[in-house]
Amino acid sequence: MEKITKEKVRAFMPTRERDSYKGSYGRVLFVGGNEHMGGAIILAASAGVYSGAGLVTVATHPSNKAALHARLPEAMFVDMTDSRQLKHYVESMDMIVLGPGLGRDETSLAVLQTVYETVKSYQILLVDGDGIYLHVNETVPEPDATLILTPHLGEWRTLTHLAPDDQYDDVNLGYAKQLNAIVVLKKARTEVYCDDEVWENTTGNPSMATGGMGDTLAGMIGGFVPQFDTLKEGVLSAVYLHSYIADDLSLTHYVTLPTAIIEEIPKVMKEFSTDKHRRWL
Ligand SMILES: NC(=O)C1=CN([C@@H]2O[C@H](COP(=O)(O)OP(=O)(O)OC[C@H]3O[C@@H](n4cnc5c(N)ncnc54)[C@H](OP(=O)(O)O)[C@@H]3O)[C@@H](O)[C@H]2O)[C@@H](O)CC1
Ligand SMILES: Nc1ncnc2c1ncn2[C@@H]1O[C@H](COP(=O)(O)OP(=O)(O)O)[C@@H](O)[C@H]1O
Ligand SMILES: [Mg+2]
Repeated sequence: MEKITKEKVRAFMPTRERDSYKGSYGRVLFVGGNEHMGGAIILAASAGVYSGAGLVTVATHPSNKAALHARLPEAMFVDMTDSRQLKHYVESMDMIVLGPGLGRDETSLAVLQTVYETVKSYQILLVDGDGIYLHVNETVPEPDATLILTPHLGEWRTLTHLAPDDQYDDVNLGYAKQLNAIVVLKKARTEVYCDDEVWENTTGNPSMATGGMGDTLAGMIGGFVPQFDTLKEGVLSAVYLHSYIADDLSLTHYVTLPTAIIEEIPKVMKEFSTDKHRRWL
């Protein structure tokens, strides 16, 4: 099992070119947030923007539009229940993050099916939260995109029917391949199953055990992957820094709020970047 370490993330962190623009850093669509759980997709999209994604659009229930723009004016809005509009936006994206706060009813399923039917092989699709529930429990088409799944232990059990004691690395890796997905298995020491490799995080603490923490990780992965040299380096770095920030906050905070972690992302990415003293003359 490889360890995700500070040195490795330092080496993964990209250095921005002076002649770059927002299109250089990814077009990302966040899809989720029914009328009861708009917070989940706002957290995910906020984490994506604060991670440096070039252009972020949020496809969510219209009731969340005002809250989204109040919290995150950098993001654009589209009505996720308008399948024609949703399809149009999915087609223009580098990466789609689907599932935080999506819900599990027929409207949620229709949204997931539209995304699954539309994504192409050159795109990356991350499925989290209720998206995982629907992926397992409903009849859905096989999405053509590169698939990343980010289950917590309960969702992993739903995906694999594996009891916690049977979740050995090699068994988990076998299921990841069966699912044709990169798997981020969220736990006290999160594991990443990718390219026939198993990686274990070296950061994280129980102050993170609060709602919205996984939505935030999904957003960081969505923001990192289009910027990093490889998909794997983006996923590993997001997993590491999400918990690295929480570790730092937990020195003075009993619980680390997802919104507090999001605020720290740009500063910590700079700390891990080699261009931290460069002056853009
Ligand atoms: N602000 C918002 O809008 C928020 C919105 N959210 C959205 O809510 C949606 C549902 O996601 P969810 O994980 O909250 O509930 P769910 O998938 O029904 O759990 C399924 C089962 O798994 C179990 N289980 C969970 N963790 C486990 C663990 N580590 N280890 C072991 N078991 C574990 C758990 O067990 P139990 O708690 O019953 O012991 C339960 O039985 C999703 O779309 C998400 O984005 C949330 O992000 C919160 C903030
Ligand atoms: N005790 C813990 N130690 C380290 N990380 C934790 C701990 N408890 C929860 N986490 C992290 O918090 C996140 C929880 O994800 P998830 O359950 O999907 O949250 P939500 O769906 O509420 O946003 C994961 O990234 C997990 O690794
Ligand atoms: Mg979750």
